[in-house]
Amino acid sequence: MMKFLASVTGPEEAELALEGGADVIDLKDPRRGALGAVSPEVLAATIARVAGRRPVSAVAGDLPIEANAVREAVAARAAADFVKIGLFPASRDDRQDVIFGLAAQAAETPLIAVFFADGDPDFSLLTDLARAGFHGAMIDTMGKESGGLLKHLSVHQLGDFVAACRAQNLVCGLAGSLEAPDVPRLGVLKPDYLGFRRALTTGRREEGLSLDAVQTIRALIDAEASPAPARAPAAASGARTDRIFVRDFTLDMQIGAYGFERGRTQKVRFSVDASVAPTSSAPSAMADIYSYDLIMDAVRGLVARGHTDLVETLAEDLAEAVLADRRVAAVMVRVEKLELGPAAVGIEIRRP
Ligand SMILES: O=C[C@H](O)COP(=O)(O)O
Repeated sequence: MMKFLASVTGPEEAELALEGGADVIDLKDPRRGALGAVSPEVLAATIARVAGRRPVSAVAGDLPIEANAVREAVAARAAADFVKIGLFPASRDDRQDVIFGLAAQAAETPLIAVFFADGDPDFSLLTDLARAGFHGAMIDTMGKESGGLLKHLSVHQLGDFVAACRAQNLVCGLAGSLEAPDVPRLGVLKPDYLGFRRALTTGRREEGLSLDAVQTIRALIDAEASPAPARAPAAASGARTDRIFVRDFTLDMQIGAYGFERGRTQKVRFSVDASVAPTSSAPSAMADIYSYDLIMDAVRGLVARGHTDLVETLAEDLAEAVLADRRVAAVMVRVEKLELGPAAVGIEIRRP
């Protein structure tokens, strides 16, 4: 079940995060950078305050990729349930030195390696992390003003990261200026946890935690975790449904059964109309709705998988992806190739 990691600055914020329902209390000083560390004293005071109610993680700091420095910072925070270390931009060799230099400590203290989506992430290091005995890996962002995680990596790429972590038996987390609408989009990937700071504050990430904001994220994560309801009845049965649509979403992609269509891309236009049973009569928050972002992510995921011969295959796969969400009762999918002579050629299907 996907968990909620809340980054806090000390005991008072930890208490607020607990009240709001966070699953992991993650200690961090946002004024000191993406992985700014709190002092061992603040760590001890927070562990005492949390008193075992939830695991407490601590970041090692925005450190140079240098094994001794990172080892020392980890040793000073060994009282935490997890210690997060950053794989900041550096050569592959230097990053491996740090990873294998922590192997002895990894046997004592569960370690989480943090890749940065905007900091030359090298996911081939996941195998090294597993060999060195790391507990898990997560992705975050370094430049907090340069957009959130999904600005740097697509849902499809993040899905590959989650799958690669699973293959190495590493716990995996996603973070990076995440906002409420990101939760359902990333929830589809079923990471072990999502991490937040800025979305939990009253404004910038350096500002204080807001209980309301923590509870909003809690509700969204709960909505992802709650067991899928039986599929909503199709519109034809007379039940009330809303239509969530994506119209004329045009992407370049590799498609076509002819030889001349291979090794190149052409424009394909997608339109999707999903009949959705409303979960609330007065929707006012992300947790109340089915987002059109999920449809667009499904389209992007199909485009990213490479060459597809037939529009029929694309349409079926897209319908299946949209219907995978049990809130969707029925779906219409139209796929049109735009560069084959007439304005458009393609297919329209309705499922079920
Ligand atoms: O570990 C999670 C981070 O603290 C995320 O912080 P952010 O949401 O401000 O990027």
